[in-house]
Amino acid sequence: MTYLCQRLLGVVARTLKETRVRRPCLSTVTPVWIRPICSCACVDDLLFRQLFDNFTYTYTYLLADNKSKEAVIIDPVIDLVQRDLRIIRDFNLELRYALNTHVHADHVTGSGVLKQRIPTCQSVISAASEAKANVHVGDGDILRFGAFSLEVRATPGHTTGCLTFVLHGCRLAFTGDALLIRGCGRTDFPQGNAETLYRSVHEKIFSLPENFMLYPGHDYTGQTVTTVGEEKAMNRRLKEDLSGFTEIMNNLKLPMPKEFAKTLPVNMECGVFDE
Ligand SMILES: N[C@@H](CCC(=O)N[C@@H](CSS)C(=O)NCC(=O)O)C(=O)O
Repeated sequence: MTYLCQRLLGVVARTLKETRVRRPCLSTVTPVWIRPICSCACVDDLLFRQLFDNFTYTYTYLLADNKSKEAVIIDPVIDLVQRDLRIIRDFNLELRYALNTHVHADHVTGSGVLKQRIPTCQSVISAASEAKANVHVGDGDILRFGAFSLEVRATPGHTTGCLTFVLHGCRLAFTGDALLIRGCGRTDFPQGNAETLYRSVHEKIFSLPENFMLYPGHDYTGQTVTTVGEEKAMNRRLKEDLSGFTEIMNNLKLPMPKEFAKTLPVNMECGVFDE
């Protein structure tokens, strides 16, 4: 009986092995990195704009469903709200949410003013940030605009309430200051913690498929976008082990942002908080 079972298992194992060898491997036929950005129906329906503030080197992102016209904006800057309103009007969009990846220390969020100008818009921030907003979110929450859903991932370390927003169907993620292109947010602010940031990036961002496009909160070097695979291979800070990373982060010696003392308290009120 035992002999028969062993023979049977051997046949099953050989069959499985042959099946695996014969079946064409998708990644050898079409390498993932040259496939189009979005293989789902959403690519035609997504309106996506990356907008830049050349004073604070901040990126703002506008995402909308072209069919329903529902939109969200990520990390608007108060000084550039007129620009954002013009684009929203040009495309006839209905702004649902003004999302903040965190309480910023270098510029004032535009989410409070946008909310005043557009009655359908609600300001959003992490509950962990303890800042005021209409909607408080946390890890695993979903924010919808039209047919699209953004997954909220908690990525603390630069600040306690840092969030990354993931648009799974389109393989896009908006990392705020948790992950910058070939860098990451500094961890020397009062709420900063290098070990927490290291774990956030490895567990919540590097766990995404390698072909996900990552859009950061800032770039100081003229770059616009990266991928999970690229950052895993080329981010000199985050390729280190935890102690190497902590050593680098504790010795960055960056000057404090010029507007630090002014912006933090204003951003705790969501720019201009008005229920
Ligand atoms: N020079 C700028 C501030 C630059 C800075 O500190 N950037 C932050 C994100 S905005 S709080 C950061 O985390 N940088 C990390 C890095 O490695 O550069 C100013 O004066 O405003």
